[in-house]
Amino acid sequence: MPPAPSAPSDGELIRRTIREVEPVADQAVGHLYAVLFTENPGLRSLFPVAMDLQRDRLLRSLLAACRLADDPPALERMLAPMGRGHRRFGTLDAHYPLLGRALFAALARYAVGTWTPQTEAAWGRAYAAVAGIMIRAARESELTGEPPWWQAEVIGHRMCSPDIAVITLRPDHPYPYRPGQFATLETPWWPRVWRNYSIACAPRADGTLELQVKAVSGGWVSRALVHRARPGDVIRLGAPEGAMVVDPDSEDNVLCMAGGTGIAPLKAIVEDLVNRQPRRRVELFYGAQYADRLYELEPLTELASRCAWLSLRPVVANPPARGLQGRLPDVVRRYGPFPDTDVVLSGPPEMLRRSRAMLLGQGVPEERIIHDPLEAMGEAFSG
Ligand SMILES: NC(=O)C1=CN([C@@H]2O[C@H](COP(=O)(O)OP(=O)(O)OC[C@H]3O[C@@H](n4cnc5c(N)ncnc54)[C@H](O)[C@@H]3O)[C@@H](O)[C@H]2O)C=CC1
Repeated sequence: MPPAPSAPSDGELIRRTIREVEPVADQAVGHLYAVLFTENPGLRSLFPVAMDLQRDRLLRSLLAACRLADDPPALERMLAPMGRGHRRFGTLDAHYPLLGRALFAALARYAVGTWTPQTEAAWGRAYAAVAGIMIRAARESELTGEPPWWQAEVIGHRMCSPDIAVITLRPDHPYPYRPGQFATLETPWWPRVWRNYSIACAPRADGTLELQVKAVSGGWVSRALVHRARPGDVIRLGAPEGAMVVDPDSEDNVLCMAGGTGIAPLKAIVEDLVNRQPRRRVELFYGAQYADRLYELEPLTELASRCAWLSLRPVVANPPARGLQGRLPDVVRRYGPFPDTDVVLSGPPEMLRRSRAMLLGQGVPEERIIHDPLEAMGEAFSG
């Protein structure tokens, strides 16, 4: 007798629901919020006035988390920082069951083809794991005395191109980040609208932070930061997030690929390495569409002239080029292969995707390539 087919795992059941709900995600998330706010009107004030982007993000994060139901360590890595970061929203433990009920109502309505009692039970276990990790991480952060958010005063604002500003902030408490991480940020002009910005400097003795912000069209927060923020303004920061950090004790080579304002976290990483005097070679490819957009070229060139272990290669996509010409992944490919090398990627999502594919094709092991999650990109990093 052929063996009885084994029951699908929780992860498989959940992925089936996700496949069904993804094409109608807009309606599903609309229903989720309708249920949430109808049953709990008091929760509406925790969300931005304009919900367009928020709607998309919440469902995307929930689906991404539940998709990892079969991989508890990955779930923990993804959610613990989010749980800690959610303290800035005023999220309480009691909110999780309310959101869970609204999520299940939306899935039951928009995933009718796969929403069986077994599937619902699998989602129940996954959601309990998600909520459990986030609640625990928030409690642990609270126990360490970490504030739920930081107030940070703008103490410097400098335009370095018509649409890019370098902004210096002074947080009211020490801000405990690692080079390569990003800050979540809310401006006074768009309450409860949070965006991610990579921190563009290694930790400084005076505790100040640097951000590099490009005003993108339709980007409420980025446009306010570039064209409206002035010294004296106060913004809020959530806990630092992101796992794009290099092992400070490794002696392996590092390849850094930065596209446009993606130079920000790589500048922080390189500055930190300068402070540590590494016994490793660092190659930094710094790309932009046009030569005059390489706004960090001068200070980085000066740094490279002082550090024999650092080589800097500017790459410009359109002529006239200063240095190498072409798109970053195409140019860097010519320098491969990259044995025993850790790779850090930062820039537009399409650059990250293509660079990843190029590096994997060159035999760089997947676990050596780090970048911020693509889901955290786009609007979240530039809007
Ligand atoms: N942690 C991170 O990964 C960070 C990411 N960013 C993101 O970086 C981007 C920066 O935007 P801009 O300054 O306007 O950069 P950009 O669009 O001018 O591109 C800069 C570089 O990326 C390469 N590139 C662009 N599109 C490409 C494609 N389709 N294929 C291959 N290479 C491509 C270009 O050759 C150029 O070297 C934003 O999307 C922002 O969200 C910004 C800061 C941090």
